[in-house]
Amino acid sequence: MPKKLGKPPPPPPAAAQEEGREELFASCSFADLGLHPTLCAHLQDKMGFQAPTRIQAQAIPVAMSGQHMLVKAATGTGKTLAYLAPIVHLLQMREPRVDRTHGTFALVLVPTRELCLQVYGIAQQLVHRFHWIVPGYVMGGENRAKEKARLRKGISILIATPGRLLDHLQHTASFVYSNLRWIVFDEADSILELGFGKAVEDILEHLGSRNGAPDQNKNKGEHIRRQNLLLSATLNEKVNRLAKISLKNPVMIGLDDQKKPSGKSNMLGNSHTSLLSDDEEDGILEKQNDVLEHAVDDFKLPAQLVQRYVKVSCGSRLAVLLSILKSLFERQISQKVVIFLSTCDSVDFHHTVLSQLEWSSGPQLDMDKKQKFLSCKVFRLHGSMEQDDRKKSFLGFGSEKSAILVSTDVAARGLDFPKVKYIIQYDSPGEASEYVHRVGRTARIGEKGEALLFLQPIELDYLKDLESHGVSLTEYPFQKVLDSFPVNGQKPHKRKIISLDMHPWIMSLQRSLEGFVAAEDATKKLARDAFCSWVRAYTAHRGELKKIFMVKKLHLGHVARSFGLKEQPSLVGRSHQVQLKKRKKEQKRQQPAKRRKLPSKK
Ligand SMILES: Nc1ncnc2c1ncn2[C@@H]1O[C@H](COP(=O)(O)OP(=O)(O)OP(=O)(O)O)[C@@H](O)[C@H]1O
Repeated sequence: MPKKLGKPPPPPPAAAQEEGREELFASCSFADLGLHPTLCAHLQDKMGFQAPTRIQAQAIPVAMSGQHMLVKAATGTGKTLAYLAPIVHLLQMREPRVDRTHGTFALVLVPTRELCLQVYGIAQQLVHRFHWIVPGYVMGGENRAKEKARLRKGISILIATPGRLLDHLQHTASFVYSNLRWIVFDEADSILELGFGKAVEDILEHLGSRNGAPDQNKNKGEHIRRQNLLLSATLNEKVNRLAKISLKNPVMIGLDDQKKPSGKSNMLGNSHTSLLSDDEEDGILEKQNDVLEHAVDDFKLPAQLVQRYVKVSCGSRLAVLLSILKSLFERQISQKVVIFLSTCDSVDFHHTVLSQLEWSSGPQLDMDKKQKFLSCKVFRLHGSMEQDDRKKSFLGFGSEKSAILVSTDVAARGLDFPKVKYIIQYDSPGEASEYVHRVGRTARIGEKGEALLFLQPIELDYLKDLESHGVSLTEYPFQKVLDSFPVNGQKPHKRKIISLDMHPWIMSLQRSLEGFVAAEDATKKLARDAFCSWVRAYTAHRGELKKIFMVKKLHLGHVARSFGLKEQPSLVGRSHQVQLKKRKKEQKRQQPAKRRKLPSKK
């Protein structure tokens, strides 16, 4: 499974990590939270979870009490278990016993297919000792007929992406959800940002879980208490509307203290909270209907995460990326690195370069000594890949000890790849919340991690934007890395500081790149498509960020260089537009009618 199966207990933490771990874990046990002993034993013995994290200690009792809940907690703090464990606990004790013919009791909505598979993997582990509870998933890209058959048999805990779920609600008559008790929105803000807002409203309408909507079960004389849970590391004003239409008097966990109403202890009259220390209780607020009055946009990042930026002129970006990767893998052979890019075409191009570029580090004429520039495995992930390839990449990167994943933001949310030590944001993320989620793929559950953001000199104001959200970065000492590389087979003695673009190592690497791209028509095409899509994505920055990432400040010739292209960018751009129009016309002719309009892919 994609998830870390049977993850052993973490090794004894180093002194530096000790403090962070103390902050992360609660002082109580899973049993103290009221979870069933069999479930507690499974968590400890099979999954290696010795104690709940603080966020779990706060959320699990609230989820078990039947109240609606809104949770904001840093990436990698165990939010998945915070909602799945209480659901499994309550389902295993249900009388009469849960049966497949009862249909779906819990629905978990997630923004991406990979997260869907991941959450399904964890649900499978949690129900291991309760075989009568059946988890399952439905998501875009999968075979609808097979999904219908699985829904007909009955799925107790259903994990779903919104578009496909709505499809089944509308077209699968045998899908039983009259017993639905929980709706969970994992990565709630992302679900809305990806354009699923309308689908979510329709889903709530179908399920009768919208505030003010008629309760379908009333007519049948049953009373099922519906409980909705919203979770993310970043909540913003977009979630406000979803919270307002789906949550009634929610308990808020992890929202900032200034919004705490006075007389907290009176409001938290529930006995479950008495298990928590004062600190743990501090993160819990209970509110009436004014769910999120203001955008909650200061972000908590894992304390042990090292965050840096590297200032690189546009034309040398790719050569610098390759140099940093080489240096990382030379320092430590076993590394896992995720690189975030802005578009699918750009992922395809960079995946080809990183996995295929060969070069000779000796004198230029020494061509027969060519070797791979990077020797590790390189995976790619984006929303335009075939579903099978997407799954293979996701599972493949997850199980490798040493590898690079080149991805769009499709990997930014919720994915829990084990042992990722380094996140490189080669293209800027835009919204600060996306920065937070991308870097959150490392430094999970108290482990160490580093993040590096590439910025051009004209983009440095982005650092101020991040700072305004409480995120600060220091500069990466790239010159040191550069000076450690040999030039023409010679280790450098002492070099004068010269501009990056004129550095012999960078110049020689750039020549190799341009040669590599020019050698094959297919690679040239990849580079051109990537260039065009990159420029389009650059123009798509929103709001205040438009003033930082200004396409008219870019030197397109230098942008082309960063894709290993020597051609004039304007020519490349025009021919690409013509090709794109042709391709769209061709596609229209081939596919008659689309079933439904889905949100755009990442
Ligand atoms: N109590 C625990 N003890 C040890 N490890 C845990 C515990 N709870 C969860 N984990 C592990 O911590 C990692 C992060 O958990 P999870 O993916 O749920 O985090 P998250 O808060 O949802 O992160 P994100 O915001 O990125 O989605 C996972 O590998 C999970 O197995």
